[in-house]
Amino acid sequence: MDQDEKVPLAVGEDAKKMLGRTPGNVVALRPLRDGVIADFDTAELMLKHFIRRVHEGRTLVQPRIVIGIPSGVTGVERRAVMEAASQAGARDVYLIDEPVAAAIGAGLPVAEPTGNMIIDIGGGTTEVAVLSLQGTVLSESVRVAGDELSESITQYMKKVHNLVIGERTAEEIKIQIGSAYPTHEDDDFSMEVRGLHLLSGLPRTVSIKGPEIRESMSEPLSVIVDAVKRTLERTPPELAADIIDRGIMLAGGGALLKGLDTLISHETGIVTHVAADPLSCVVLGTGRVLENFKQLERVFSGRSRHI
Ligand SMILES: Nc1ncnc2c1ncn2[C@@H]1O[C@H](COP(=O)(O)OP(=O)(O)OP(=O)(O)O)[C@@H](O)[C@H]1O
Repeated sequence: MDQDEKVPLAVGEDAKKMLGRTPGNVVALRPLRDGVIADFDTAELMLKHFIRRVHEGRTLVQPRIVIGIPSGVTGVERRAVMEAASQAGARDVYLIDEPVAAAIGAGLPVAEPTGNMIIDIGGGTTEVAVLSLQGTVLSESVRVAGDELSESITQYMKKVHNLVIGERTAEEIKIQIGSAYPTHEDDDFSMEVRGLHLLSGLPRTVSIKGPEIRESMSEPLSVIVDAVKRTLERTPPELAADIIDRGIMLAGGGALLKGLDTLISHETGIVTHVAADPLSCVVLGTGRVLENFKQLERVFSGRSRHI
């Protein structure tokens, strides 16, 4: 966003590349934090941009919009999302809980009377849900997910290697050599990391190994595992039996962390699968709901109609 004129210079992935790299008159903002709106005006601008992009520049369209939101958000946060979408030009706004959308996107049979467990690990929130008959039977949402894993790496680099690194570098380390469970190849994972040395204040390169990065993420990982265990403990027995048969499904970008499925399998004793395209599950599921609006009408957790 250009600070002086308050116009967006880039949105989405293009803007993400600018995080931590902007000059004084440009500011990179994250309108959504922990799955909810952190900056209302920028969120509205972002939605307007997406609506325009989908409609290839036509400005007078008033689409029906389905928005995925974390299941644990408050009523005020829900209303803020609906309000931002209406202000951005939506005709009707429907909210769907992200775990439900993720499960549909991952191909789980959510309409059937069987228990399905989905764990959606995004940037800010991890959501664990048991679904049956198009609805959420029970769910738990913790505000620990991919971003917190990266943050643990940042803290570790500072504390152990005296190296200050940015958000994007921490994420790169996580993606390239991070893992949740030890594997044979683990020791081979290493990476050269550039940052600012805390003591000299000068740029420095440090070599790091896979196991130390796994160790640095152990705290947030155990928060995620504990949420899964708590949800399983609360699951009614018939549905728990279905989950044992069918396994647990992992979705969201955090599901791509190496060895996370093995860690959850190991901790719960239940086979855990990673969805085919975990980063796109929520959006694919949301799209499928729009395409099958009548059949899947019960999946919505909120709606507002304006015309
Ligand atoms: N290959 C990978 N390995 C580990 N983590 C990854 C990988 N790819 C993406 N991620 C992480 O996934 C997270 C983003 O996931 P996703 O896009 O599903 O979240 P989101 O929908 O933006 O967040 P939220 O659901 O909290 O609103 C980021 O923390 C990112 O670092």
